[in-house]
Amino acid sequence: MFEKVKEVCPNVHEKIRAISADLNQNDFAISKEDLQELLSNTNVIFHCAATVRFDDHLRHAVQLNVTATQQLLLMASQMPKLEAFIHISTAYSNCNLKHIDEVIYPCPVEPKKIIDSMEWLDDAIIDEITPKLIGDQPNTYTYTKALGEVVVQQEGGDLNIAIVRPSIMGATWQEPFPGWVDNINGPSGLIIAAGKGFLRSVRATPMAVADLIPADTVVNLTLAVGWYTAVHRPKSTLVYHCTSGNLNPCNWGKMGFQVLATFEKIPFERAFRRPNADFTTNNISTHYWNAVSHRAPAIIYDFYLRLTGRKPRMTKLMNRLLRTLSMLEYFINRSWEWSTHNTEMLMSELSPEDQRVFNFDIRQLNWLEYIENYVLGVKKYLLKEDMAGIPEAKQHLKRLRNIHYLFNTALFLIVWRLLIARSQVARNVWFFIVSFCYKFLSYFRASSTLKV
Ligand SMILES: CCCCCCCCCCCCCCCCCCCCCC(=O)SCCNC(=O)CCNC(=O)[C@H](O)C(C)(C)COP(=O)(O)OP(=O)(O)OC[C@H]1O[C@@H](n2cnc3c(N)ncnc32)[C@H](O)[C@@H]1OP(=O)(O)O
Ligand SMILES: NC(=O)C1=CN([C@@H]2O[C@H](COP(=O)(O)OP(=O)(O)OC[C@H]3O[C@@H](n4cnc5c(N)ncnc54)[C@H](OP(=O)(O)O)[C@@H]3O)[C@@H](O)[C@H]2O)C=CC1
Repeated sequence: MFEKVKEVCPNVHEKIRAISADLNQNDFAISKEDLQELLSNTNVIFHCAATVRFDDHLRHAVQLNVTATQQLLLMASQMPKLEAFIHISTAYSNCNLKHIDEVIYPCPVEPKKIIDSMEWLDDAIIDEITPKLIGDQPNTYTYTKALGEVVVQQEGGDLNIAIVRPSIMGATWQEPFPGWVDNINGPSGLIIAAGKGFLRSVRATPMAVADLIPADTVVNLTLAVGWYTAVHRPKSTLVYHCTSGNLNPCNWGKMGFQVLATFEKIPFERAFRRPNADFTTNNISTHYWNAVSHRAPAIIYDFYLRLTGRKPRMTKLMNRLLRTLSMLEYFINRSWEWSTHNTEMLMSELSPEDQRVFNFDIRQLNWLEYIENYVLGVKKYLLKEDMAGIPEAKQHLKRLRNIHYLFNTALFLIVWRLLIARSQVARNVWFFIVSFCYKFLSYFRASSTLKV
């Protein structure tokens, strides 16, 4: 990851100092010396830390995404050299709307009231009121990110602030090299599940926009926003959408197809089944395929593990995958329109050289190439698989295909045998097929004898 920067700047490590901080603690538990240094020397703050879990308890999500932002703003207000405060939010902070502008939308309940209530309400009551509080937001993550933006607006005081809203962050596009990824958020986890053969069907709308944005594009845009905010000091807080949908759209259907096509060339090692996933579009087919393609194979495999004296684990893993799918469904069955006027304005403000170095022009991205590199990156950097293992992985998939055919044939014969034993209609069909085949063969033999 850092090879390239080390080449360009060999003493890069001297320019960076990591300090310990915990957003759950007062003053973030930063040591006195570090705090002093931060207060007196900070020029730009990029506030990225957050909880990104969709299922986080509201109390924890409020603490990390709202209260901590409020405290950081307070700390920032004591920094005399601060030029810019860049807050990283998400393009989905207002996902209850269909068209989203580069503005901060008000929240139904004031963030201050939510922060206060978290101090005295107990967990059980918070659990009970969470669905009512989050309203038409899908989870505590997007809800608290929306509250965080309002806090930035209300408590920013005289600070020079900007908000960056990325959509679904994916592997890198160009820098430091294509396909780098280090967490299983967003599509990465599902790419692993599909490549290993666990994931067979996803409830998604193939034509819905897959608003992915490469991680390096987000970094470049964020740095450019830091520069613009510090140097041009806009009069109001500007919001920048870092999205792909309106400039270079790709849909889930195209993405899924390309992911599966890449597995043909670059399979993952030790797959459970051959990668072969599809989209379902309604409840009935989703339940059907979940039962047939997810739960049933897991139960059969666990039965096999038990028989061979090993600990069953597949059903647990499958339940986890289905839970993850249910949480992501909201985002893969809808499309949003994000306006990108500020982002486009920023691009035009950069010099041609800066546009090249801090490239965030998503129109130049080739999706098919990007997705192929993404899958490759997942294999290399997340699964830590060696490319030398590809021939063996392909052999393994061939073996799985043969087992699949064998299993299906055996299943068919068993079902058929049972049917014949119990039903007159099945017997009649069976005799009809057998006599038809017999007649066909006799005719074939007779005509070849005549020729001789
Ligand atoms: C034709 C079909 C083709 C098919 C092809 C298929 C591909 C194409 C289809 C693509 C569709 C894409 C849809 C994307 C939509 C995204 C929308 C985002 C929108 C918002 C974007 C944002 O604004 S931004 C926030 C992003 N926020 C997340 O996206 C977090 C979500 N997610 C969670 O909220 C939790 O994930 C949730 C779910 C609670 C489960 O939670 P969970 O507890 O069940 O599982 P976890 O994920 O926590 O972890 C599980 C185990 O993985 C271990 N692990 C973690 N990282 C690891 C690492 N780097 N290396 C090794 N291992 C790692 C961990 O250590 C656990 O292992 P262990 O149990 O042994 O400890
Ligand atoms: N991933 C995505 O698709 C998108 C992400 N975003 C936003 O980008 C930002 C980064 O997200 P992403 O990189 O995906 O998520 P990660 O979970 O990888 O990063 C979150 C960061 O927050 C830090 N953090 C979490 N809890 C604490 C804590 N209690 N105290 C101090 N630091 C903490 C983590 O530190 P450590 O590494 O030490 O744990 C980590 O560096 C977030 O603000 C998120 O909302 C926005 C849109 C899309």
